[in-house]
Amino acid sequence: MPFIIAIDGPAASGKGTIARALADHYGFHHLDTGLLYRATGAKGGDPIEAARNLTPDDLQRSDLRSADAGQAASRIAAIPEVRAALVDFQHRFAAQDPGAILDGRDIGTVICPDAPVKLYVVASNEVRAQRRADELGADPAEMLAQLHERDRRDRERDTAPLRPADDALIIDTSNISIDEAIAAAIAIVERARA
Ligand SMILES: Nc1ncnc2c1ncn2[C@@H]1O[C@H](COP(=O)(O)OP(=O)(O)OP(=O)(O)O)[C@@H](O)[C@H]1O
Ligand SMILES: Nc1ccn([C@@H]2O[C@H](COP(=O)(O)O)[C@@H](O)[C@H]2O)c(=O)n1
Repeated sequence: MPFIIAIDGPAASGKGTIARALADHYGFHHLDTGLLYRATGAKGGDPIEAARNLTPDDLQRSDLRSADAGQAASRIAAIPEVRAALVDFQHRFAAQDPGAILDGRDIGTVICPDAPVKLYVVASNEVRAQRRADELGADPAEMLAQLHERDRRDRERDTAPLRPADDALIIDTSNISIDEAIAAAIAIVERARA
């Protein structure tokens, strides 16, 4: 039975960084589920059809990490049929041995509610905006406004809103280094595997 680690949290909180490091550490498969929504939004046309016809090639587009792609993703992610079309892919990914790590917004609450490890990664709005500005070479104030808008949409939608699962453990990365955040996550996984 594969060991599943579910990681959720708002944009630029550091969940992908932790997920990739855990995947390296444990030799597990890793899926950044945000890419599914970014690729669906980037395809254009009817988002429901785009989600139903998503291919591995769509996930390779070079423009998916842009701020615009993030905004478009959060709009189409509120459509229940889009989310439903992406569920099977995520379940099949999570079923891989020896284990899988999925990061996103609804992994611990909807996609893998029985995962033995659920992390919810947060950081202050200002820290997240600065990180995204550094990453994209953009204005921190503009990034802050975009993060606010995206968080609001993700938290307030009716289907699979962003929230911690009741049994998720919180990691606040606002004032800790990447290495410290990874060490905190590994300590949690070790306790769960013991
Ligand atoms: N603890 C930390 N300290 C400093 N910088 C960090 C920390 N964690 C992550 N970062 C940096 O912040 C940026 C965003 O991190 P990351 O991509 O992991 O966030 P995310 O939550 O996966 O975002 P998204 O949901 O938008 O994909 C990256 O440039 C990363 O290197
Ligand atoms: N499980 C998920 C993952 C992502 N989303 C939506 O996609 C947007 C982009 O995600 P990133 O992680 O790449 O920033 C995000 O704002 C969500 O709207 C989702 O709904 N569920």
